[in-house]
Amino acid sequence: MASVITISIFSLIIFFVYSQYRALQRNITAARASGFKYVVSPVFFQSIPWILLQEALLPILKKVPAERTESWLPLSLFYRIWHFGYEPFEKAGTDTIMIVSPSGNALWTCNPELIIQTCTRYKDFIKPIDMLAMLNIYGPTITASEGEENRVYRKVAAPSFNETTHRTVWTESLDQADMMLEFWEQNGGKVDQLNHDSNRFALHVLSKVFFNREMKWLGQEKIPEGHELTYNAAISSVFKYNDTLFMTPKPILNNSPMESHKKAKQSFLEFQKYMVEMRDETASRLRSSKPSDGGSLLENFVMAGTPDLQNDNLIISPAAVLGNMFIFILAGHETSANTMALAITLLACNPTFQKTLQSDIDSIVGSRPPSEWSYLTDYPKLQNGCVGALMNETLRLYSVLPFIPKTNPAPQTLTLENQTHHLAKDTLILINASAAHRNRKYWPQPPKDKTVPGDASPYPLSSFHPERWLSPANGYSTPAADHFDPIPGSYIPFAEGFRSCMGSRFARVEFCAGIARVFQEYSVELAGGKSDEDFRKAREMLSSGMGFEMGLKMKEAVPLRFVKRVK
Ligand code: HEM
Repeated sequence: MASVITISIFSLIIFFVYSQYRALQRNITAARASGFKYVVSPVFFQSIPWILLQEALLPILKKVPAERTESWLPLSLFYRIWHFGYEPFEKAGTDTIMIVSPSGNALWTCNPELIIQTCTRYKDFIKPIDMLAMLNIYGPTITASEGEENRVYRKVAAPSFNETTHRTVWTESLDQADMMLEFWEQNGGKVDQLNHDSNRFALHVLSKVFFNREMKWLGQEKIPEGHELTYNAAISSVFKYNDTLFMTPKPILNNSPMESHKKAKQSFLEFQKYMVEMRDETASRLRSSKPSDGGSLLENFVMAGTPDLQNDNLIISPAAVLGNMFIFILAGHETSANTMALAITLLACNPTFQKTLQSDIDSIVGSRPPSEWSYLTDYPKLQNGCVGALMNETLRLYSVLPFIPKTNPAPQTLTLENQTHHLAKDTLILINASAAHRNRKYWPQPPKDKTVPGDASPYPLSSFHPERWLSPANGYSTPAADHFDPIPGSYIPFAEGFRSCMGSRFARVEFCAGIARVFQEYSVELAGGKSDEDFRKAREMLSSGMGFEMGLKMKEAVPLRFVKRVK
């Protein structure tokens, strides 16, 4: 009996090894046929066991001689793509490289020509939606859908991103910035967790703009009848526990005795109740009155998902109303919040640019109160000035989504420098935004001996140069060589083409209003002090201390102090 078991196990192992070997040979043949440079790797970027185990295995892998791992490991570490920046491409001597493994081929690129082709040929290159299905916790979503279904969601949402909406983003961001400043004042200007506050700021703006819900920073919100949490608490905690909600199968979450699971389940159900109430109230209002100008996001999704309110061209399932309400808040808050927190922390580390930014804000809005600021005239000036330059440079250095995945359901060709490359079907294409934003052909990097203390790969602090975005055409007297207009595909913070970000203008308006209001009144500095050691620590937290979850963020916030400006 024992020998039968041994033989069976042995045969299974032989079969597994043989099938892996055959798969690897097939994948090597496909990589060769593509004409791209390729390297062989034991692991596949997208493999779930590898994603789960890689951080634990890393100390062991670091002991293996570098020449055995350096060609494939940096582009196989899910959580560290941003940290390696352009380095793996520089070492490989090419901007496009295929990583071949038995489980599949991953084509990594930071080449602008290929980025544009893979983002604009929407029928040829699609999102690998299996990877994203976990986001559909409340129902189908724009993010985890493809083809006709995705186009319908985009058509439903697009009219809501109009100038009326952006004007509301402007006024609400100014109001929320004022409330945030008042909140900070209560603590003498000391802010230990800027990312928590920027998250709150962004959630509040979205709630007003999408759901017409006013959110306050101070004072007690009452728990409405039939609820266990306030709206504020429900929305905040559903995002606090979103990883648990995405990863844990429903039956486990429903029956688990673990405290974190219970809290995640409670916030999931509470936010669902609030969304259902908002959906139903909106549907009954729309039965007797017309939607607002262009329709708010909520109105447009409710009309498309409610049988008696639908128009023939735009029909979605009732579940997709809730799914999309949730995903728009998810897509629109952490991205904006992390960008704002990083930009402010960069200003604390760069006092000279902070002063330039403040003078620029003064020259645009002077000492006018925010009620007199104009979306039509002030916003474009802020966007074309130092505030817009700060956002562009922050997004260049900290691509919130460091890689953008695509795949090709059928064999495809790609053209690079007039050469045709053949891509086998189902190749995983990974657009490396972090590397594209540091591609030395378009973005000169400082030599390593010129980097500032504490800064580590990919050297965001040493390469921080927001002035590059200021144009003489907008009245800025930066040397002509400094002004930069990136070539298409080399700067992709909001992606490109058909699946690009729907909220890029929303995010820009929100950032300009929020930053301008804060720095009209306050300066920011490191709470620890101004010694070389304080700056070194902060730079370390902004480089090696960065982490990646749903997006790029600081693992630990740099403690800051906001000090009232003396003008
Ligand atoms: C600084 C802030 C933001 C950044 C850096 C950003 C970046 C991006 C990127 C890179 C994508 C493409 C993702 C991919 O293809 O995998 C994306 C998609 C998306 N973004 Fe944003 N985003 C920001 C703010 C917003 C805001 C404020 C909203 C909504 C109000 C929003 C709504 C969306 C939606 C709905 C999609 C999915 C589109 C689709 O899949 O068809 N984003 N964003």
